[in-house]
Amino acid sequence: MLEVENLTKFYGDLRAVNDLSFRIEEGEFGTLLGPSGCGKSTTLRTIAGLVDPTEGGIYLRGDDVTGQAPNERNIGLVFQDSATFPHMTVEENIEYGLKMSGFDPDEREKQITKYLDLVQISEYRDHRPTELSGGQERRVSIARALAYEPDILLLDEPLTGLDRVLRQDLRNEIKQIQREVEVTTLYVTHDQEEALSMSDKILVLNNGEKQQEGTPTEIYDDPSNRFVANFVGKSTRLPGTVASHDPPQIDTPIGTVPTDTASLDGFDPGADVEVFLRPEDLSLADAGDGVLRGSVTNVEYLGTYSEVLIDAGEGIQAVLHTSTSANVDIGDEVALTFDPSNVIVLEA
Ligand SMILES: Nc1ncnc2c1ncn2[C@@H]1O[C@H](COP(=O)(O)OP(=O)(O)OP(=O)(O)O)[C@@H](O)[C@H]1O
Repeated sequence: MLEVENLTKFYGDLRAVNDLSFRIEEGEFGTLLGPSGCGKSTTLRTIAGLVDPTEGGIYLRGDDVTGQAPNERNIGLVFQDSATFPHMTVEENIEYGLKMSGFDPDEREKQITKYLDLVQISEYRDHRPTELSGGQERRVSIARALAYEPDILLLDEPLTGLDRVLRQDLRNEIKQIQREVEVTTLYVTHDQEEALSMSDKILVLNNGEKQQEGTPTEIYDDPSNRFVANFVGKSTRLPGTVASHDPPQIDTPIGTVPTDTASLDGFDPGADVEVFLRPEDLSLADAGDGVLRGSVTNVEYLGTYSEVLIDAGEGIQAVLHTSTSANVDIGDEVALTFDPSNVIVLEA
């Protein structure tokens, strides 16, 4: 289990992390998600002991490790450019860490075989990292980090620089490996797809501060503020004013939008809000039934679905995900409808 308590880090006058607290349970896969510069790496490096916190504490399995050197913390680290030693074979790369951690030769052999097998690179055991593909080299880094059975695995953008298909394959594999080994994991990424697909828990950060903490579904379906709603997933965004609670509806520049009572909780009539509609919650409607209307400006075929952009007027762009068989072309006038219970309403 990892606990980060009231962590603050200043670099000179710059506050990179501000009073951040969170907890990753034993065996849980947690992710720090946020844009470049939001303090993700600083947080991870503080946990690893590579950066001293200005304030706050780090606890691993209940022990206060805040003042400990990196090698005193039982941590497995994988960085985006995780350097394997080029003059050593794959086996020697993994053995090095095991030796440093005091494993005897028999145990080392056992661990090397087990973890090379787990990351599926046993056949490259005697190769040097320079003879491996980018993906294989990442696997070596992961095997090396896991082989001495750390209390926590820390991964900082480990898939950076790999092509899209390989990234997708590896993110599934990392998740599978993590589940199998049941190692407590903290993963750092700016990629929302990675975060949503891999994590048990996501912490969204911005400007060094926690914006929301929750399961992928909570973060996506129930974002707690506009930053999270914008950063995670695509949406049609409408500025608006709460028109009434009964019936629950919001006035927007392109018409009145129906919602449900729960989404207006905490907002008085007249309150300024922003409405978010997820692309998969919108559907094409007959002209008379549409709540939103506009002309199609782009249709992007994405294999299993198409992403359609619609100019809804007043500077509003609607985003719709629809079946690839839907008959929609650039220039078409379309009408859109949605289930009012799917409308996300956030403070403006
Ligand atoms: N060693 C350092 N000295 C001074 N400023 C730093 C240092 N490391 C990071 N920063 C600054 O602290 C802020 C947070 O950086 P950090 O690397 O933690 O963010 P990040 O979310 O991991 O970003 P990225 O995804 O780009 O790595 C940034 O403004 C960065 O410029």
